Amino acid sequence: MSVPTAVSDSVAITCRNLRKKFVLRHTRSMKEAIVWLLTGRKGDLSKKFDALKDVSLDVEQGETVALLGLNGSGKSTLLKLISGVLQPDEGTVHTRGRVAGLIEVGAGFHHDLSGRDNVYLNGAILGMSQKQIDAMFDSIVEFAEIGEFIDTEVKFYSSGMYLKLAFSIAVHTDPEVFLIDEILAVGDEPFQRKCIVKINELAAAGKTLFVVSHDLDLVASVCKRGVLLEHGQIIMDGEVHAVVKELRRRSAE
Ligand SMILES: Nc1ncnc2c1ncn2[C@@H]1O[C@H](COP(=O)(O)OP(=O)(O)OP(=O)(O)O)[C@@H](O)[C@H]1O
Repeated sequence: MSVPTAVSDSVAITCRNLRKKFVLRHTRSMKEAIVWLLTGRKGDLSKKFDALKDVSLDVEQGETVALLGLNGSGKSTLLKLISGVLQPDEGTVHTRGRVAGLIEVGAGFHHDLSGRDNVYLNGAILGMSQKQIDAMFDSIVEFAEIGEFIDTEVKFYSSGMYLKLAFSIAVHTDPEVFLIDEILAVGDEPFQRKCIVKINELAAAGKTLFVVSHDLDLVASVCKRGVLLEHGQIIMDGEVHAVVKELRRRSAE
């Protein structure tokens, strides 16, 4: 059951009792299917599991949060619920201010359009006017290091080029809340360093950051708070170094 949400002015993200189910197995054996048909199609042929169960979390404006956990613990799912890419089966999510999500490389890009057209499309989706995008266009292209490829259809971009353009658009829209999932991994080292400088600038400017990464040293250097997920539940929430230590202890077991 979801608890009524009382969102204070200083809270950027509020998650209450989130549950997300996915299908574990779509089909059953022929025998099971026949029994299911003969018994009047009762029940569900597919088997479901909870990727997230009863997750509640408040993130204050200006907090920098690392979402940690082993593969499959539910980190990306939680980020997708916060960004609105996915809807929860139960529970509620509230965000305050403009949210920019760098969640899947290339998501939000229209593959048959050029980089230029995608800048305008994504800028508009993130709430910018054409005039605002015009004013920032050169700076977006420069930060992305895309150069003359800006007029190439993005379906011909490498995954690193996608990331560079998506990251550049997102930071230029000046979001209050910035969600970043693992994607920095596809950028080359110089660009990663540039992104980290930018992310630290955003944190220093009081933006809210919510970061998923398996690079524990990197997230511990960027974020102050750590949230540890295991099998879809929050098992620890505290100072990032303590949470990283706990994750490493569990990984070693
Ligand atoms: N669209 C989907 N359909 C079915 N199952 C899914 C879907 N998306 C995620 N899952 C499952 O939900 C669980 C949580 O996945 P999620 O991607 O959130 O984990 P994660 O912690 O981000 O993992 P990783 O560290 O490997 O990226 C996994 O078991 C995954 O297989």
